Amino acid sequence: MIEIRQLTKKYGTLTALDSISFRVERGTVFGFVGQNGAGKTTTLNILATLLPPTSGNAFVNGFSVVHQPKEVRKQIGYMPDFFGVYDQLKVSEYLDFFASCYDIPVKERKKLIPQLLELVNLSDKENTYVDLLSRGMKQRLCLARTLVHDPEVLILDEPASGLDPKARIEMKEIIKELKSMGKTIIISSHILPELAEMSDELGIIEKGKLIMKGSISEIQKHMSGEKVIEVKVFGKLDEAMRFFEDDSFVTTVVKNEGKNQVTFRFKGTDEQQIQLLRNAVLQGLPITSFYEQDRNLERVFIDLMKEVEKDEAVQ
Ligand SMILES: Nc1ncnc2c1ncn2[C@@H]1O[C@H](COP(=O)(O)OP(=O)(O)OP(=O)(O)O)[C@@H](O)[C@H]1O
Repeated sequence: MIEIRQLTKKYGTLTALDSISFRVERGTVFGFVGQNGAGKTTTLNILATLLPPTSGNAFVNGFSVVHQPKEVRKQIGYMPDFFGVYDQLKVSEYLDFFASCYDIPVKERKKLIPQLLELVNLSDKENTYVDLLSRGMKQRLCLARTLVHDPEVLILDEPASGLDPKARIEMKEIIKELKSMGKTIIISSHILPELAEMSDELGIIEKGKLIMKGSISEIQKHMSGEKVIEVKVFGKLDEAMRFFEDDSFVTTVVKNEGKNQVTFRFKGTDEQQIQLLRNAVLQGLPITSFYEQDRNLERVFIDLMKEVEKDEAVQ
């Protein structure tokens, strides 16, 4: 479990983190989203005990990063947003080196390393020099390195950055597997939809402030007071259009003749939505489908940033 309490970090006159607080419950994947320079790496570095906070505190499984950094380090696996240079080391030697840093006995390492390589799909690369791996492979190796001491909490800083779509999918699959192993994971990215797919909960940081936290659907709901609903009808398109236009919770009705579809915005509750569909059917409209569009998450994120900017302009 991770708990961040009123964490503030100043670099000279710049406030990189401004009293942020949040919790990540045991066994959950927490996506930490923000634009470049928002304060993600600063937060994760403090959690990883690599950087002292200016004020506030953070706890990993109850241990304070300020007062018990050694204990914290035993609990965490940290994957930084850059991969160091390791000339002249083969993949298995690289993992062996890190395992030795954690005092894992040689005999155990011999069992552990093939297991880790299998987990990150690098079994066939054990004798390859690290520098010859592709970027995606290096990222996966770096992830394997964070797991050598079997930490319960993983801190992953942009693990999918710079990867092509296939390598991103591979990374996502590994993270899913780590979650199924019961790990608590905090993972950062500046790409909201990508994180949304793997996270149970999201925290959005902007200019050092946590501006929102919640499940993906909570964030979407907060952002849009209205839903977009698409209805397909088997003929009677104009009648359908008039019917929906007459509903007081419906706005902006658009018809698409080619698709036999009517699309509109709906401001009502779930119950009112059920009633609307019931009435449409009772009216005799030949409805073949009635569904709520998924709100594009990238759009949600951009709208959220605009809201923050508007608030700042008012202040
Ligand atoms: N060592 C440092 N000295 C001075 N300023 C710093 C330092 N490290 C970070 N900053 C500043 O603090 C702010 C937050 O940076 P941080 O690296 O935490 O953001 P980030 O969200 O991780 O961004 P990115 O996605 O680009 O990695 C930025 O304005 C950055 O320029």
